[in-house]
Amino acid sequence: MTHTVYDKYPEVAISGYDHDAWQGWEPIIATLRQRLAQQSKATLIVDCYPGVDLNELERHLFPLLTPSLLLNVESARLDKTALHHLLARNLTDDRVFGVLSCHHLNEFFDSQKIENLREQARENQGLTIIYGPGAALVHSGDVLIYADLPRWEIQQRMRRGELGNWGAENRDEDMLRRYKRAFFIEWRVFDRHKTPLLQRADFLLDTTQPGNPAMVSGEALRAGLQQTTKRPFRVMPFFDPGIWGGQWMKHQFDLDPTAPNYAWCFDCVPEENSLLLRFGNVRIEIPSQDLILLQPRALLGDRVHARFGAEFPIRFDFLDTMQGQNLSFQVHPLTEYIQQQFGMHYTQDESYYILDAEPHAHVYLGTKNGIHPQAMLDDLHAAARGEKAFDDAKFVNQLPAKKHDHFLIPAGTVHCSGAGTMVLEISATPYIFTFKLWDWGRLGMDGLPRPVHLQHGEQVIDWQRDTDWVMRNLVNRIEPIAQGEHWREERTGLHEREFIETRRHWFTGPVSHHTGSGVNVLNLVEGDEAVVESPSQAFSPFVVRYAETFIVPADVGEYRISPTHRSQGQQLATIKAWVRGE
Ligand SMILES: O=P(O)(O)OC[C@H]1O[C@](O)(CO)[C@@H](O)[C@@H]1O
Repeated sequence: MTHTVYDKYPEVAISGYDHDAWQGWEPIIATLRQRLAQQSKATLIVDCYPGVDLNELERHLFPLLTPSLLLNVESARLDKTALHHLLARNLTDDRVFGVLSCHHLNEFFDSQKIENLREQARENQGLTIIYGPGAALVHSGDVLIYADLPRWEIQQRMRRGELGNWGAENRDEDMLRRYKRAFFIEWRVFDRHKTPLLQRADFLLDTTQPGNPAMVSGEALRAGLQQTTKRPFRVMPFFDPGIWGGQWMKHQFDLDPTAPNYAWCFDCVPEENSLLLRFGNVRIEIPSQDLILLQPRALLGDRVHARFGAEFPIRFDFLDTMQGQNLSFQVHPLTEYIQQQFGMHYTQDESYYILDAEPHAHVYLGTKNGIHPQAMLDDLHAAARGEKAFDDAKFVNQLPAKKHDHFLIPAGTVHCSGAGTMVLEISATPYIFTFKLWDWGRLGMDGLPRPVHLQHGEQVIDWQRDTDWVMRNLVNRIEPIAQGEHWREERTGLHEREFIETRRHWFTGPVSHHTGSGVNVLNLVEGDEAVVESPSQAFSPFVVRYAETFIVPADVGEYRISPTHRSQGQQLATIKAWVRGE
C-alpha cells in the first residue's frame, strides 16, 4: 500500500472575491440588512433546493430581517395526494426504478394559490419575504437568495429519518423508495428550476452543515465557477458502507476505523458530489452539479456538451471488496431498454480498472462457452425463489484479476467484481441502473434481501458474450500508442460500444497532455504524488496524490503531469478518460 494523504476535502481557491462570502448567521444577516436597507418596499425571495431545513431559516434568519409579511410558498403546493396522482407514472411500483421526469416545477403548484401569494406581496408595504422550494415562482424578487443543498447531504438526512420527499410526508418510507423519488423526479425538476435562478441570484446560501451557514454573493459564485473551468480540480469524495464492502479504503484513505467496511467511494459523480469553493476565510459547499448547469460548455467542451447537454457523462468511483465479498451478479440495460423503460438517454456502460487485488482475486465476466441461455435463466429463477444457490461455476466466467488489469463491461454483459479486488470504475455516469440477477443468497445491511430484477435483466443479457468473445474483446485490450524518453502511453479501452476512451501513461518525467476540446478525467493509479501544470502558467500547479481522481475541464487545453520530489525514482501511472469523438 502507498502511504500518501488522500485529500478528502479538496478545495478550489477562488481569487478576487475574498470579501464576498460570509460565515455564520450574524455576518449573513448584517449583509442582507445592508442590502435591503436601500429600499423602503422590497421583496426578498429565498428559494430552496428540497431538503433545506426551513425551520432553521424560520428561527435564525427571517425574524432578524423584520419582514412585515412572511410567506411560505409551500402553502400553494399541491397536496400530497394530488402530487402523488400526478407523479404515479414516474414513480412506478418498483422499489428501485422509476421513470425520469420532464415536469416543470410550476406543475406542482396550484396556480390560483400562487396568484394569491403574489397579490399579498404586491399589497404589502415594507419587506416581504417569500421562501421555500419554488418561492421564485411567486415573484422574481428585488433580492434573490438561492439556498442549495448537495445530494449526498440530502441522502444523509433521509437515512437519519429527518427528511422525506418533497411534498410527500414520507420520512418513514423505505429508503430505496425515497431515493427513487428524489432521483427520478425531484432532483431533475429542481435542477431545471434552479439553473436560471443561479444565473441571476444575488446570494447563494449554504446550509449543508446545520447551525453553521455560509453565504456567497451571486457574482462571486459565478466568477468562482468560471475560474474552476480554467484549471484541474477535484470534487469532494464520499464513502459508503455496503454488504460486500472491504477494508482497503479505510486504511488507504484514513477513514473511520470503527465503520464495518467501506464499499463505495464516489469521487467523480458530479451530480451527487459536492464542490468546495474557497473565498478568503470562507468555504462554500455546493452541489458540483451547479458547475455543470452553469458552465457546461467550458467544462465539457462543445462536442461533449452538444451530445450530452448539461450532464457530466464520465463516472469514476471505487468499489472495495478487499477482505469483503462479491458484488451482486448483475447486468446493465442496453441503450434502447434504458431509453424506453426509464427515459434515460444513454446507458450504464462500465469498466473495472484494478487498482489493487488480493492474490486469488477474480472478476465474473460473460457466460461460459456453449451454455444454454434458458438453462442459466431457469437456474437464476430457481435461485431467486430460494430453491437453490445459482450455479455460477457452471454458467459464468471467473477471470483472475490483478493490479492494473482493465476489464471492459459494455451494457448487456453479465458481470460482477469478486471478493478481494479494489476496483476503480471508469464508466458512463448512470449508476443506479443495475439489474441484480443473483445476490449470493445473502441479506442487505438492513437485514432484508436486496431487490433482484431478473425480469429486467433477462431481457438485456447479450448471450454472444461467452468466454471466447470476452477474452478477445473485454480483457486487457492494451495497445501501445506512443512513447518518449521518460514516458509511454497505452490505450486500455473501452470497448467500441462504449463512448469513453482510456489511456494509461507510465512515466518517470514530465508528460504532455491536451484536453482535445473535451473534458478529461484522470486518476493517479501508481506512485505517491504528481503535479499538474500549465505550460503557459494559465493555472497554479495542482498536486495530486495516489488514487485521487481529478477533472481537467475542456477549456484548459494543454497541461503537463510530472512526478513531484516525493515520487522521484518511482514509476508513476495515470489513467485518463474522455468522450471519444475526434
Ligand atoms: O448491486 P451491487 O452489488 O451493490 O453492485 C454495485 C453497483 O454499484 C455501482 O458500482 C455503482 O453504484 C454499480 O455500477 C454497481 O453495479
